Amino acid sequence: MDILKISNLSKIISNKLILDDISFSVHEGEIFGFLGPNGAGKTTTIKIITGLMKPSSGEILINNTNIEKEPLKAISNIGAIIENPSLYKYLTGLENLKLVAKLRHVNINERDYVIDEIIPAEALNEKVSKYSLGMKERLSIGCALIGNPKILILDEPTNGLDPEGIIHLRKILKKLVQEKNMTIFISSHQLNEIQNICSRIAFIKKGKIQSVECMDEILKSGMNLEDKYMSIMGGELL
Ligand SMILES: Nc1ncnc2c1ncn2[C@@H]1O[C@H](COP(=O)(O)OP(=O)(O)OP(=O)(O)O)[C@@H](O)[C@H]1O
Repeated sequence: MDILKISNLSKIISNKLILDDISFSVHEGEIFGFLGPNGAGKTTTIKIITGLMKPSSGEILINNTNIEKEPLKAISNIGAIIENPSLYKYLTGLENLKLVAKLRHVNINERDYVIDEIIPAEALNEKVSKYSLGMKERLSIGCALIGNPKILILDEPTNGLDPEGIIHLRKILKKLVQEKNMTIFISSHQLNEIQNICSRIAFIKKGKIQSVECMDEILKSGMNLEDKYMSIMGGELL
């Protein structure tokens, strides 16, 4: 089933065509990569999918709900972290989670975050100002998951993370997919990260989708993601 369906999406900002007739679908329960160089249009696409920006034309269906016709219903399926995680530094991790839960009118069970290894128990009661970048990312994921969204959208989640942070993030994301049938949409310009975690990948360049590929098929053809990227993007570096 397509949990996210983007059809003929275009966006013009200040007379400039930023997204040019984009179409692709994300299947339920997959980790989908969105790969492209700086300025390709990844964040703009994500802002439109999450309702932060309106499209100039095109249609977006989230869990079969049209985002323009029923925005609240459509967006309730999404948990997202866009650009930098926005957290209250002088509150604890748990206080941040509780605040988001209150805003979304849901109850949370703080143990769930510990059990799912998203946030260690000892960090829950520590102030966010003391958190490492990796721990802030984990808390942001915890906040994004409040209300049990069907899709988790992450914009460049590994930016600035150390290797330990990257490994832990990868483990959490795989667990969410395997155990909770979550769908994850992850934008990145880090080939390794995408190759290690994603089952399908859309390649975007200058606001246009160049291709959507299965990671298995790429590997079966004897290529790695870097080879495929160079062949699709015409050697444009990330
Ligand atoms: N509000 C805006 N006004 C003018 N131009 C914009 C605006 N937002 C984005 N752009 C332009 O749209 C293009 C796509 O930007 P976008 O941030 O979506 O790319 P990206 O693929 O996410 O890049 P990065 O990896 O650097 O974040 C860029 O050329 C950017 O300068």
